[in-house]
Amino acid sequence: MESKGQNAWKLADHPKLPKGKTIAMVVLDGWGEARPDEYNCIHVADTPTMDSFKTTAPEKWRLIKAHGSAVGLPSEDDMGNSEVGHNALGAGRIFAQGAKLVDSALASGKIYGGEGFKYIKQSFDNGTLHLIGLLSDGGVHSRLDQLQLLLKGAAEQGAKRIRVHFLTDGRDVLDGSSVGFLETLEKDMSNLREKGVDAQIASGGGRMYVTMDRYENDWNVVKRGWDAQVLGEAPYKFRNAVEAVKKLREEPKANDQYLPPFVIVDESGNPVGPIKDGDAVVTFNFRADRMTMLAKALEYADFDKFDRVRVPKIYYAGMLQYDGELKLPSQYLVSPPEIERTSGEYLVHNGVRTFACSETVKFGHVTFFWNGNRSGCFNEKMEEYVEIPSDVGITFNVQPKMKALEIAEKARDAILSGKFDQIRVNLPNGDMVGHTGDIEATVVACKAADEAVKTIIDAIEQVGGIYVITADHGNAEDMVKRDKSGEPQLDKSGKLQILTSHTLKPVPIAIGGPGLKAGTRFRNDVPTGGLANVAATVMNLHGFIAPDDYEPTLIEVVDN
Ligand SMILES: O=C(O)[C@H](O)COP(=O)(O)O
Ligand SMILES: [Mn+2]
Ligand SMILES: [Mn+2]
Repeated sequence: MESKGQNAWKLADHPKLPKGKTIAMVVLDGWGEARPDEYNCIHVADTPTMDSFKTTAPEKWRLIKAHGSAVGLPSEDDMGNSEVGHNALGAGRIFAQGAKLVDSALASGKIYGGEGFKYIKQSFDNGTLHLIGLLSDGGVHSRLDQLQLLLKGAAEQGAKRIRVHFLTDGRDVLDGSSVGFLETLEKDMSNLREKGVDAQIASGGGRMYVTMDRYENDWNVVKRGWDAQVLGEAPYKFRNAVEAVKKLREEPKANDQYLPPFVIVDESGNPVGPIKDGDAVVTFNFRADRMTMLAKALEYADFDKFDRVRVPKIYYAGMLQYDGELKLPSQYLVSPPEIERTSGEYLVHNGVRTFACSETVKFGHVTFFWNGNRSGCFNEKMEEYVEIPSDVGITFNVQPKMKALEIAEKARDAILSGKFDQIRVNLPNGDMVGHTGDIEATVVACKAADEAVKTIIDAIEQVGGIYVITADHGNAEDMVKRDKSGEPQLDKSGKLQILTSHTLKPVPIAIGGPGLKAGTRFRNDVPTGGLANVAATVMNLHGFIAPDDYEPTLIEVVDN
């Protein structure tokens, strides 16, 4: 717990709303509002509970912004994502997020003067600089233009030998776009070579199969990456990265997200870029969740999640520090947003007992991201965080119901137990199944999430509580790429272009339940409200006024 005087944490009483109500705070992951057509899986699915909020109590239902500047992203063309969405929901304020901070550090050149860069620079005379991360312009975990600037900058700063280990995306961007990104990267590498830098692509693989697991769901994913990137070992070997990706994509059902690991080899068949003693490594993703596991493998002396075989003595830095509590990694190129005084921390100091739950693949969203990229509880006596193990080694279109029922049952039991004031869950279905691009499965996923919401609000009904149902960004409500007029776009061969990514759409928020004081409704003077306005709203429903610097509450209480 931070050493701030207890008084500084004290929240003022809300003049009209009582304390002590049990509040269910439900985040439907990847659930936006879009036009109702056949590619809107939420519309197609049977979702009577979510529909009823909008139709039966329109004064307690509205849309809020979940993308672009509303969540601290560089531009209005940036779709929302779980990290920035849950950060905003939990922190109640809008912080300039990783993408933006890296942009300015690169633009000003400050990145090269920082401690992190000085640290990796120690390898430049005799070692190799390795850059590992997601090759994408999705702007969710990383951005290609930032990698390009970093490559150029590192060479100017004296890096003589550079190796890039890339992960193909197809999840935040269209499937197949990896080839174009790689061609751009290859061109940059060849420009560097012309300038006398020994620059090469060294290994690759699909993000969901290689390296970018999260919340320790499946360490095999990270191991596959380690073998290719550090040891230089992989089931596939190629002389050229573009050729590698093109070839591997020819396999039936192959896609960017799940490409197998491969290494690039020289004319003698030796890998061109294993990581060795004295080298430097930068993981160039700015987003934390899917880099933390690799960061642990690269940084921790004591590590038992898989056999690393060889542990090179390296200078390792993250693009950002990924975990503020664990201080992981200890070296980083850009300081992360300082997301402090989150609503979770305030509420714990004001006697609100909290239960948070999701399944593994989203567990950190309602804990780590919610609490400002900080792992662990603020106060173990006041909080309980429950993780339901996710299925491992499958794509979630195979199991579209995921653990929605189990999450809802845990939430229900926590609500009925009377032991908690806030029960917070994330229902992953719309998002995780939406990312597979499987429309039929996503429809099933949306129905399952709706049923879970029903279970939770039924329990709230029983205890006389309040519910707040919202989402972190869009996904399942639009499964196709559209042209400017909003019509589905076809590719060159006339095929529908499936959208696996999030969207720019707003998300719904609904409040209700028997504990909601009569006259409570959404204000109409915060029309541009976004996810960051939710924290103050929830604090009100717990009977408190939010701190002055929080984004304004969305609700008011009118006398009937
Ligand atoms: O990491 C992922 O799965 C996607 O890139 C973004 O999805 P999320 O922001 O919903 O986690
Ligand atoms: Mn999400
Ligand atoms: Mn997602």
